[in-house]
Amino acid sequence: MLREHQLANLTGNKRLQCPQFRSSEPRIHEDAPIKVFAMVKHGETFVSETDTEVIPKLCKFIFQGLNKTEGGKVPFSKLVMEVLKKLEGAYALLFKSTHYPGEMVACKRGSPLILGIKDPNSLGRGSFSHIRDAGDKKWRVIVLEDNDVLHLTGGGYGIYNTAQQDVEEAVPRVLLTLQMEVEQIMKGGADHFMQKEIHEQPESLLQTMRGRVQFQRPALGNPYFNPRIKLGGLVEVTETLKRCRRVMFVACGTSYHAAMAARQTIEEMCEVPVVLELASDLLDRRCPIFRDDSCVFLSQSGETADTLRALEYAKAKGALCMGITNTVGSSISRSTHFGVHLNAGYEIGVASTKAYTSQIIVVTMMALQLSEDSISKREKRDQIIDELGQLPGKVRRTLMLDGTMQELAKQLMSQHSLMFFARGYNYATALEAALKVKEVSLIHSEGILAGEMKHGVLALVDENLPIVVPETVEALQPVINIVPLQLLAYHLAILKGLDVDQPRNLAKSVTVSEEQ
Ligand SMILES: O=P(O)(O)OC[C@H]1O[C@](O)(CO)[C@@H](O)[C@@H]1O
Repeated sequence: MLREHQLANLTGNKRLQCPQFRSSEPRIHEDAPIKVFAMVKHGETFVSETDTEVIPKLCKFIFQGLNKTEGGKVPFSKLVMEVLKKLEGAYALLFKSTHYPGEMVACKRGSPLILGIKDPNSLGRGSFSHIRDAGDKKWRVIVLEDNDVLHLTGGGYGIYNTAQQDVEEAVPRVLLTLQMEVEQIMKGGADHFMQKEIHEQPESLLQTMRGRVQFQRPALGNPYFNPRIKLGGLVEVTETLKRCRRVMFVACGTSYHAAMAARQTIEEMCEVPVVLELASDLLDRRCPIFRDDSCVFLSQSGETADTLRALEYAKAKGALCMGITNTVGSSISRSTHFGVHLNAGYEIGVASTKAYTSQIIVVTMMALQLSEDSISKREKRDQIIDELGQLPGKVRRTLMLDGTMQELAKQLMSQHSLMFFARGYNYATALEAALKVKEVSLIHSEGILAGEMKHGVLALVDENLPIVVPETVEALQPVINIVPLQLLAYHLAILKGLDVDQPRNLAKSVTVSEEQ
């Protein structure tokens, strides 16, 4: 498995091109209202309010027109290419038609689309001869690039790209092997993915650190310098990162909280200014970014639309862009200049749990690696690294609070509102706990910076308001403190009979964003 990435090189192909500030939904070009009008005039009726419905209608319209001018049935892929000329915005689309039995066409721009191949030897048409096999396992995928049009027919496939000069010439795409085992995507003994993933954290944290942390302190007087932390993806950019004007973390939701939880460690260990940006807000403000900024894009999925768009924005401003994702081959890992994978294993529950704790650990390791040659930070660095070795065991012991949190959930389940107070490193814990409760148990909850309590929030506090206060200590406390609160959110949802793995109105990968 690829641990660190310079994913622009991973595929050997050009980087994903993401035009800035495009809309998230497919839109029809300026001249389209005439076409829509024409379609309505020709008897088409629209039954939904989504602009996506225009696409099949447009397809039919163009199909009839082309067949007339070409005097026969136009190939399915050519038809789709004509439709795509009329679309703008981000999309991933699959086309099926009774006019083309046994065929399917897929295309994408901006949104992710992956072709899964069960047995590559059973296929082989068009571009297949160009595909390089990346391994000898059975789970294989091709990550489609922007403007790709995939045509599946007769048990084979061809990939074309509408941005190419010759759109009829197949384009080469790399066949990647996914390190995915069937048991990894099953629930195992757990009732829900969220439950499984919370309980997996001792192991996922270990996987995140595996091969990257030297847990033993080097012997005193050891003349050889052995770094105790090594994130391969950072090695070549360490000096640039140390000299940057500021480190800017960009993320959404839980990933944003992970950056917040580890921010103080970067500030303390590296003495570099750190700013946190919610991706959507950064874009709304057209936040100033400079060439000597280092921007770190955190995303479990690596596909969150706002984070991706913020990445393209930062790249256009000339900043050095790093990705931290849990998904090898994701859009963010392929589009960043360098990065680190979480290696936390597949996270399927929509509410992120194990990816959160692994994200905190990766950013903490980044701080430790960047401060490697600082003598004044050595003692503190060694203490944190020693503590990293203890962490999986401590999280395992914390998970034994499961029953206690279930009891607490019974007491809290009929509340209308919960507040989580914390400060310092654990402010992120309070925000993340409140987000988990909101996401899965649909109870209003807020994370409050304890230092701000007297400046307004206290007005809401009376003897009936439940308040949860996690213990505060040092750099790795957020990893331990969030665990019982994840359990609390889980049990609240279960007691209320809610779907924890697919909460209302949420998706695991938010690949669309609000219109600007
Ligand atoms: O870390 P990612 O994949 O960018 O996702 C960001 C947020 O989107 C969600 O997946 C859904 O809102 C949250 O669980 C997560 O906090």
